[in-house]
Amino acid sequence: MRTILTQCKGSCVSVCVCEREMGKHGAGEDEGLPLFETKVARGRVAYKIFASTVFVGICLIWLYRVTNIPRAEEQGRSAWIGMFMAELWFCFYWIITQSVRWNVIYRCTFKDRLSRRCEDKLPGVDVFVCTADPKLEPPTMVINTVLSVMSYNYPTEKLSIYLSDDGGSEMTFYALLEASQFAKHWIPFCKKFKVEPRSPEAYFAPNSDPQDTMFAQWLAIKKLYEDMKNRIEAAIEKGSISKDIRDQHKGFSEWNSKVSQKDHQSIVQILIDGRNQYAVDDDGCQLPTLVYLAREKRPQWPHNFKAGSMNALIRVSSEISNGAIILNLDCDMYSNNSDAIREALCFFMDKERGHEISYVQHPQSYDNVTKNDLYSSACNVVHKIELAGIDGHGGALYCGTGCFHRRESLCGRKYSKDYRGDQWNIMVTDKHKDTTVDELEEASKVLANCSYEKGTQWGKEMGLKYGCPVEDIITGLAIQCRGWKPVYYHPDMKSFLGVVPTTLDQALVQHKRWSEGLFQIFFSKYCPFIYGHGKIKLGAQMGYCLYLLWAPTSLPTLYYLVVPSLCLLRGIPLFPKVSSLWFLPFAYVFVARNACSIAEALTCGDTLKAWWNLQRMWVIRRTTSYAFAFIDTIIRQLGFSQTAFAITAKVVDEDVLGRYEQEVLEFGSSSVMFTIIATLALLNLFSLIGGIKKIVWDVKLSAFESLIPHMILCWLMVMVNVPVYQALFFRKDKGRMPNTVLFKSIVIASLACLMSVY
Ligand SMILES: O=c1ccn([C@@H]2O[C@H](COP(=O)(O)OP(=O)(O)O[C@H]3O[C@H](CO)[C@@H](O)[C@H](O)[C@H]3O)[C@@H](O)[C@H]2O)c(=O)[nH]1
Ligand SMILES: [Mn+2]
Repeated sequence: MRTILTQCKGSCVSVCVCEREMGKHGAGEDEGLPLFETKVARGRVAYKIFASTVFVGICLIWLYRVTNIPRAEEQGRSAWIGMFMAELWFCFYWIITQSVRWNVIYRCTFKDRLSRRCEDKLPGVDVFVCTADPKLEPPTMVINTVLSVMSYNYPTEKLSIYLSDDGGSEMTFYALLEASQFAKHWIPFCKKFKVEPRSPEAYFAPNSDPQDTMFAQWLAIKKLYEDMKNRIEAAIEKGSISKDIRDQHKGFSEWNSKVSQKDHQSIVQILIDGRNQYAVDDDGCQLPTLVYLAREKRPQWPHNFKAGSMNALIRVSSEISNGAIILNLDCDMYSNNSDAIREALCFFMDKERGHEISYVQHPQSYDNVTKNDLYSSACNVVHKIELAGIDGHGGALYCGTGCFHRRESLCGRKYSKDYRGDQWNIMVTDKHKDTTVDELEEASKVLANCSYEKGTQWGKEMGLKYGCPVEDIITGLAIQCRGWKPVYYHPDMKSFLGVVPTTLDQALVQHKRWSEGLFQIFFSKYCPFIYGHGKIKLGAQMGYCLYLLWAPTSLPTLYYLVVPSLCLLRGIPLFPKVSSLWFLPFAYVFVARNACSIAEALTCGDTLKAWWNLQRMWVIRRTTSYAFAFIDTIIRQLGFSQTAFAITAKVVDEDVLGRYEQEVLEFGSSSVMFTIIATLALLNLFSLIGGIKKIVWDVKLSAFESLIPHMILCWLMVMVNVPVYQALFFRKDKGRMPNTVLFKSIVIASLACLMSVY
């Protein structure tokens, strides 16, 4: 019996009574009922009709371009051909965006059924938290994530938490040691009062207040937390760990004078041993296992960034707890729902389909997004429509964090028809009954050594793949191509919350890394159309390409933003006259596309202003991050450069944060990206002014009419760029555009304009 696809009117949480429930079983008897359901989104037929009309519009635009191409001796022939190429690309890309809107599905889970049916069979779960730099990712933030997962509503003897510290930092280790102590009070407190969220920092956020019944305990725990935080921050401030603290734990002896971030031996410290019957919390309940890992780093060995650390985690955890399910989190992604493990298990443990499922990906949600989402990082439409749409084709993406994996599929196992995957109870803990913690640590260190992977399939067929800054996407694709079914799960109650970049520069650098990594995949043997051919559905292949092709989309965008403006100055029309019938398809496609995207944004919970901000970010990203990513990928393709991973900072100073909260764009430094942004903004402003001047001076109506579309385009760009002009000319704060950028952009934009006129 397959899980029924129910056409469901309400939102996903409303439990649909499915036919089987009423048929075979009486009330209370739910043995045969599925643990999860899949529902098709509403309104898809109407959408398909709408999309077809847009497609007709696009075809008419092409027809216009082909039939009205200027003759060889006429002016503007090459500009015209360029427009045609850009429009061809946009249409191709638009078709790809349709694939993810064709078959949007939603999933819902029944965790009560799971608890009733499977409580005694629950598998071991290993949670991996990755951190890489104690400066960009403060240890207090990291341990908040750790504490939030330690206090999951899940049997603690089956729960193990691993922190991988690529920064190899004593401070992070110290913070984790403090967390292991604090957990003894925190976990019982959370469970007793059903606290949510279970990251102390988020729970004690400035505007939170406790219920009366728990006030005393609340205050006491809050004080404990703050004392701990102060101790950690004091140690960081001081830059060293005092002898008193060092004496508290043998682990500190690993940090001698030779240890540095890029050069040190493997460090494995089991801070809480879940097998130890004395490792209990204030209520006498067993604590979950807690392990600190800093894999070996040597300058001469490539460490493969996050993928490398994940693979070390997979091996080390297999030695210590070997949970059948792995939850993988970035250090800023705290758990926002203490039942998240149970919800994810509803997929893995479903009788009918659970055995085919490889991973359950949650959307990356954030808790520091501003109201109107200044840098468009919330991606609500992507989360609620696009990713759910790819899932509809069976191709849910693995996004690197907030993802539950089946250990076997992550480690490279192929899916086969007779695989049942229900041996949840086999755990290594039994195997290691008599091993001491020291022995276990020594055995694990070997697995985290640089040389361990030499000559093995790690990074190729096993674990996460190496050689790409978006290791996650490639890895997910490979898992699907091995026959497994992934799931994308987007519950109303967000399971994880992370941190988005709070400056424009960081936001753009992040997008550059992504778009570059994604474009590399397109060029590699993993191109979904080739690698996935015959293994995953065409819709899923196209869905992948929606993201893989971010980078090349920069070229036509740049063209569309520059050439029509310059042609306006020169007086060369590239669009039909507004009075001509040919203008209709242009107008229709433009209006329909934007109306649809506004409607999508609003239904997904964005504000109108957020949509407008997205349009700006869309222009900015495509003309900077994606353009650079495109160039770098081509250079890389020619073999000139190496993969890099620029870690996103999770902290900024007060001043910058203040501006972020007021939704003011942050420039402040002189980067090439800012020069491009400013130049394009000015170019369009100059062209608009030039265009208006033309109309006022030579009142030739016919010429004027055919230039109106250019003026509209320029005007839209000018409107989108209002905050950029403010940053260039009017702002006085530190986040304004630096004068060097102002100067450079004025010179370049003026030169471009002059050259086009003469
Ligand atoms: O050498 C490294 C570099 C990074 N990380 C960790 O990887 C995570 C993601 O790095 P971050 O700088 O926060 O990048 P984001 O752009 O926020 O990451 C997104 O994009 C990455 C791929 O580019 C995915 O791996 C992430 O899961 C996804 O959240 C963080 O926890 C880092 O600590 C490491 O462990 N080792
Ligand atoms: Mn991040």
